[in-house]
Amino acid sequence: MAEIKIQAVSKHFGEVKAVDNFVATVGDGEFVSILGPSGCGKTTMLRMIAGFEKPTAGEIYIGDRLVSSPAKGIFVPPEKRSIGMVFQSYAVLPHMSVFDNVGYPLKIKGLPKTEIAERTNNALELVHLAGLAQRLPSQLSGGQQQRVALARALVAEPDLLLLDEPLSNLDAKLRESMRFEIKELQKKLGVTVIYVTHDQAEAMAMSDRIVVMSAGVIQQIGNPADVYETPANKIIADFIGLVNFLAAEAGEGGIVVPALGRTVPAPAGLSGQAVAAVRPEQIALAAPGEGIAGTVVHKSYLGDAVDWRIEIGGETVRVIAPAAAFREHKAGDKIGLKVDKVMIFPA
Ligand SMILES: Nc1ncnc2c1ncn2[C@@H]1O[C@H](COP(=O)(O)OP(=O)(O)OP(=O)(O)O)[C@@H](O)[C@H]1O
Repeated sequence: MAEIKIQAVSKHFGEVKAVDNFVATVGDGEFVSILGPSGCGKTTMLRMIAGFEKPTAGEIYIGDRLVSSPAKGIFVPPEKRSIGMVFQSYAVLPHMSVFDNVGYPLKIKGLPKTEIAERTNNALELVHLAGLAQRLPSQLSGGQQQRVALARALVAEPDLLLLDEPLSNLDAKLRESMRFEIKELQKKLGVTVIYVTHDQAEAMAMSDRIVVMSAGVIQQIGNPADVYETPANKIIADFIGLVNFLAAEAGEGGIVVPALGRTVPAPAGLSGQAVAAVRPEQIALAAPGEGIAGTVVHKSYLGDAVDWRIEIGGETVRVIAPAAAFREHKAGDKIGLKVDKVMIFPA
């Protein structure tokens, strides 16, 4: 197990600043996700931790060991970093059995056959594949192949497990159950995990903390509730979860949000144009005449809930409410809205 320290790491490809001044510490046994949209630099950061990419600047420590430092001329190659890795593509060797795939890292290390067999069997037990040891990868489902990759990453008992979108080739149901399995496995083994994803639900469900990136730069580091409930800026509020943005302006005693008919205290340090943000679940439906006056624009039945678009003061907001609420209401009908928490950001 190991603590990972990433100190002011940058990676520039010519003009492209793929990662810029990344600073983070991942605690021993912690599960940290790097979350951000496509092209934000998360894979590049992971590849630098793994040793597949050399930083342009900065230092990376795995435990007490400095593994990358261009300034000091230090670079430890991937195979000497005690890391297990799983990628989006299963990357299992097609001509080898499940057993041989999983035992491969130990064979390369030249361990005795009996030890390889014991540790491989243990790793297969861990990922619930003990019964399929003699199959070829082509005889496995996608989820099972990804479990083979996971067992192979864990078999050498690495200090650190790096996962890059490992679930994105799986269907939605399997993805959800694998999230849970990976998390359970991590808790059981106590291994430090850095997990790259663009899927905010995945990051929220699994992580102790999330590093949110955009355009090569860290936007916020916090636990899932922090980044969801108190996003540091508009980019994060928009990227994590659903949000309604509403026009706002500085006025008497705070920030005026005309559509809500409400003035909200201005956050410290805000100067210039502002925008208000409200999560759909922070809005409740009410009878016409109660709360803010709205008109139904559209509603989509989702089974367990209804996704509403409601016009208030010239702006349309999205509201997700229990399916039973205002069941008979349709487009054009008047409705009331009660808005709970309002966030304010620089525009
Ligand atoms: N070898 C390279 N040469 C030049 N530019 C690169 C190279 N690798 C990555 N980039 C650029 O660096 C930026 C970050 O890429 P990276 O793959 O880290 O993003 P990402 O967040 O992982 O995206 P995705 O989720 O799509 O994989 C992108 O603009 C990409 O085009």
